[in-house]
Amino acid sequence: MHIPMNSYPNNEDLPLISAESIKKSFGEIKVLKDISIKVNKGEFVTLLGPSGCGKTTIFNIITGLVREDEGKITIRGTMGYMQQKDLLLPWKTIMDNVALPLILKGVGKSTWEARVRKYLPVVGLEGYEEKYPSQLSGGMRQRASFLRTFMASEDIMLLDEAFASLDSITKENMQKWLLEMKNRLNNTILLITHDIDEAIFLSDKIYVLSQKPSTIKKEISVDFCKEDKLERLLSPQSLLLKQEILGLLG
Ligand SMILES: Nc1ncnc2c1ncn2[C@@H]1O[C@H](COP(=O)(O)OP(=O)(O)OP(=O)(O)O)[C@@H](O)[C@H]1O
Repeated sequence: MHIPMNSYPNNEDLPLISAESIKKSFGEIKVLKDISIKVNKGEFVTLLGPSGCGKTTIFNIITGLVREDEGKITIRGTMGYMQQKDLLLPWKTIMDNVALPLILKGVGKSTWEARVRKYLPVVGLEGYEEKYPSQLSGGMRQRASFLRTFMASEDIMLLDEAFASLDSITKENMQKWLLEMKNRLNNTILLITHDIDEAIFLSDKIYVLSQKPSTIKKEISVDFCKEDKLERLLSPQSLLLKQEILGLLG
């Protein structure tokens, strides 16, 4: 049962995403055995698991692209979904690419142009509005793609391996940038990754998934260095947590 609710309930304490006991098979292949997750308003939550364990399937179920076999999903708010590839349209300018969700919603040109112009400097792309994706670096394209996802929905962003295709220096810069964006935009993020360091650095909460048919092996609240996540990079607690997660995944 999939219940999207496009307005906030009176009770602000209710999670924006709630998935309870989700099961999913594709033919004979049992992918999700028993998945329950909660994402609260303003949280940065990560789904961490081995390749092929069903992380993207969970996203597809949350967004309604794929139907669960059993379980219950409740969504409070609207969602934007950013996939691993930036999926920018090569024949459209950055302005038109970013504005696409607004254009598709039927928003008038002067309104969407003003909205995109307001946020382009926030993602460091001011002055690039008339450029084409091929004229931008990988990191810049990811930022354009991130902004397009944000234009689709300011409430909840689903990021599927958003930085996996980037080199390690660009990736680290983008991770820091993402934290800054989240603080500025004050939204809610659910991220898929199989990068343990990325999960520890960014998350308020990590769900560690098993191999398929997957279950939640552990829900971990990352409580240290919450106010300044950059400090986490150097914290000995990160190392301990990494060891714990490696043990869970091993
Ligand atoms: N539409 C589909 N039809 C059949 N099988 C599917 C379908 N979608 C996913 N699968 C299978 O479900 C399993 C989980 O796939 P999924 O992409 O959700 O995993 P993942 O954890 O996101 O993987 P990765 O980390 O490699 O991206 C795989 O075995 C995949 O082949």
